[in-house]
Amino acid sequence: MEPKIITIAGGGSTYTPGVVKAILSKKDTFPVKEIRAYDIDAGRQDDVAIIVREVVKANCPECVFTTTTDPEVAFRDTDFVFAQIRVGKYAMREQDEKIPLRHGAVGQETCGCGGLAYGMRTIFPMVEILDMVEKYANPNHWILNYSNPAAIVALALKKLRPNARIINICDMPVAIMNGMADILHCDPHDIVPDYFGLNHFGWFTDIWVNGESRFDELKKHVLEHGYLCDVPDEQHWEPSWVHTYGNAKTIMQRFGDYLPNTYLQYYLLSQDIVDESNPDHTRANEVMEGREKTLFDAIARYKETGSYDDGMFVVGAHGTFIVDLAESLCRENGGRYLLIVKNEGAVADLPDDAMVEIPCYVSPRGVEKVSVGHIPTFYKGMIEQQYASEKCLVEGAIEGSYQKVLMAFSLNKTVKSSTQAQAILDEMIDANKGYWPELA
Ligand SMILES: NC(=O)c1ccc[n+]([C@@H]2O[C@H](COP(=O)([O-])OP(=O)(O)OC[C@H]3O[C@@H](n4cnc5c(N)ncnc54)[C@H](O)[C@@H]3O)[C@@H](O)[C@H]2O)c1
Ligand SMILES: O=P(O)(O)OC[C@H]1O[C@H](O[C@H]2[C@H](O)[C@@H](O)[C@@H](O)O[C@@H]2CO)[C@H](O)[C@@H](O)[C@@H]1O
Ligand SMILES: [Mn+2]
Repeated sequence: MEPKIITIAGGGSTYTPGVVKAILSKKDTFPVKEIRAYDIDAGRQDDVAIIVREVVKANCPECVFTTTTDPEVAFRDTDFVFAQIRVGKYAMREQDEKIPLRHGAVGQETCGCGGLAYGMRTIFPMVEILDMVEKYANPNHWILNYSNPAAIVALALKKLRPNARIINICDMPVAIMNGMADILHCDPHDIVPDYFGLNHFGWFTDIWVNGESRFDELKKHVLEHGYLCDVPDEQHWEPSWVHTYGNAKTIMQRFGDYLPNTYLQYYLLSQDIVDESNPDHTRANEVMEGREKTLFDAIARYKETGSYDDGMFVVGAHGTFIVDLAESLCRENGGRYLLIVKNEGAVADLPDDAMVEIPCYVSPRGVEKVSVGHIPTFYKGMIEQQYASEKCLVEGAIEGSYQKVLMAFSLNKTVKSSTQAQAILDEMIDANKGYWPELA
């Protein structure tokens, strides 16, 4: 295979060292000659690059690594763009989480009003990136997008740039499947899922291992323990993740047909989530005090001592998944993945233009969807409500319509009434000055 050029958009992300390590650890089957980091915050990116350079030196010194804030330098002739931007960074994530909570609604990065607010910030910066990539990159490039809220970003980009060579992805199902492999004592690569939904809003309908359904065993485990299991998990040991993994048990006890994505807790257990949340200290604070601090403390230590500790970041499902997918786009029989794609009949009961998360086969020809067929009324109803909320938001952002955005907030299952929706929206508009399109 021709060695590739990969550009990481959001080079200053806390995930960049792990993603770079994941890229280079596949160098024998997926050779990469150059990695470029692109960010609008040069200071943050340059700091993270200190660690990235050590990762490159340790894993593939012949690979060229550069940082830039210039889109032409970043995207010129690139083969892959791995996008992981966080518009407004953790300061704005904190607002997304805390403002709804102050009004008694779920406060979360990608779900409920917080996710809608984050979507309003991210749509147009992502359009800019798509346009710059289209202008400069190898015409056969692929953009693999992690930037959240992936459901809203995917919907908006499909509407605004329908021909863009972008695949929107999420690592949550992969992380859940890694946990399933621990529960079943099998290799994660042998897990084959059946799944449908929107991003952060879906269900596993079967799990196959070497041609055999292991779904009943898994359902029994989740009914007793949620997704918790006694094999240590390097990524989900923090109390909030343990709680989230445990909540799958309650959801299964009530709706036992399918195994839920962990994010369904925000819609099906909304009031419990609100009651258990601390509006003064949310997940954004945990991440700033945890993943971000650990990385930036390591950077500060490196500046003082010149030595670096590989344990200060994680590769995990996040790094592995995006690189596996990129490699699959370059190989026949690349693999089967859960991806966020335009429905177009794959889930029979949902609109053609919904961006659904379903199994897909990936190869140099791109993405081929698996047909899911009909889905039961309860799941269809939930998805339709969430899709309507996200669609109103996208239309509101594009049209600059206050009313459409208010409809999006009011339709969301995490919100009790349009009075609550309006109070949250008005505070969000103030907090997001300079980030959101103007609404009238
Ligand atoms: N889809 C998934 O399953 C998944 C999983 C993990 C993380 N994520 C997403 O990845 C992103 C990064 O997360 P993080 O916690 O590392 O955030 P982070 O704040 O550490 O890094 C994000 C970087 O993006 C940069 N950025 C912001 N706007 C930009 C723009 N217009 N162009 C280029 N760079 C820009 C910021 O300056 C920052 O350096 C977030 O959107 C997060 O939600 C998604
Ligand atoms: O609260 P965070 O920032 O730690 O994580 C939010 C993301 O959670 C899911 O992804 C990963 C996460 O990136 C990783 O650090 C780890 O904790 O495992 C999670 C599940 O694999 C989610 O898919 C993302 O969309 C969120 O941004
Ligand atoms: Mn995700």
